[in-house]
Amino acid sequence: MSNQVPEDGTLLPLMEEFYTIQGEGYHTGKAAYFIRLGGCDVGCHWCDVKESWDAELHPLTSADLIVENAKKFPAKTVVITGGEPLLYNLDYLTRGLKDAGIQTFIETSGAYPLSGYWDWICLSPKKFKGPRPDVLNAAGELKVIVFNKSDFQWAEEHARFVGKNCKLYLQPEWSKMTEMTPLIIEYVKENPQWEISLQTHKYLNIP
Ligand SMILES: C[S@@+](CC[C@H](N)C(=O)[O-])C[C@H]1O[C@@H](n2cnc3c(N)ncnc32)[C@H](O)[C@@H]1O
Ligand SMILES: Nc1nc2[nH]cc(C(=O)O)c2c(=O)[nH]1
Ligand code: SF4
Ligand SMILES: [Mg+2]
Repeated sequence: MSNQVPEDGTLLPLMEEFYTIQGEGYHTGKAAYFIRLGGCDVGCHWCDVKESWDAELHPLTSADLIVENAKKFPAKTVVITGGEPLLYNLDYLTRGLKDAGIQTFIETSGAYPLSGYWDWICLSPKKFKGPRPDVLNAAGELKVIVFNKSDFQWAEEHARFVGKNCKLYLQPEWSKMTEMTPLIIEYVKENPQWEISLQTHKYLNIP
């Protein structure tokens, strides 16, 4: 954790906030307010938001203000992402959002302990810093990024540790789309407990 970030979660390093359509996973297609927190040390070489990694570049922002901003939008749903949002104690922010009648969704690698009150947890585990058991247990969806063929086996190894009702997704790594998508299609046809997730916002040219 960046040393200036208070442990109580009342101030958080905010990279950006934007109102858009959830592009990936189970809630694809739904309007939501995105809150992107800075800071991540997982180090995915293909990460599509490397500008988020250095928490020091993102101003410490009042969680109360983030809640006030989220209240202005018609969709009463937020997606908290990053960076790696579980670097921080998210109890205070998510309590405030829920008290305001807003549903709380998170995008996480699961590399840090679970905090916060969640309506939906999207766990996208990474080889570079594996997921913790508390997050595997609580995940509503497991969304594995497929960068090469070995990721199918890796996905199965993690699917063993999620709950029975957890949704299973395979999402092509963006730069490997052409190569990996046909393999994902064949894999899902043979293993229909898995579904395909695409980063639809990148096709729609929206944030
Ligand atoms: C940028 S991450 C931030 C949240 C958290 N650190 C995580 O990795 O889940 C948001 C989502 O984008 C996915 N993602 C990042 N880079 C990607 C890429 N190049 N291709 C496909 N998905 C990507 C991640 O796996 C994750 O599901
Ligand atoms: N539209 C849209 N949907 C998303 N779902 C997860 C995202 C993320 O970066 O966490 C994301 C994003 O950056 N944009
Ligand atoms: S864990 Fe998420 S934010 Fe961190 S490097 Fe990987 S994809 Fe990027
Ligand atoms: Mg994104």
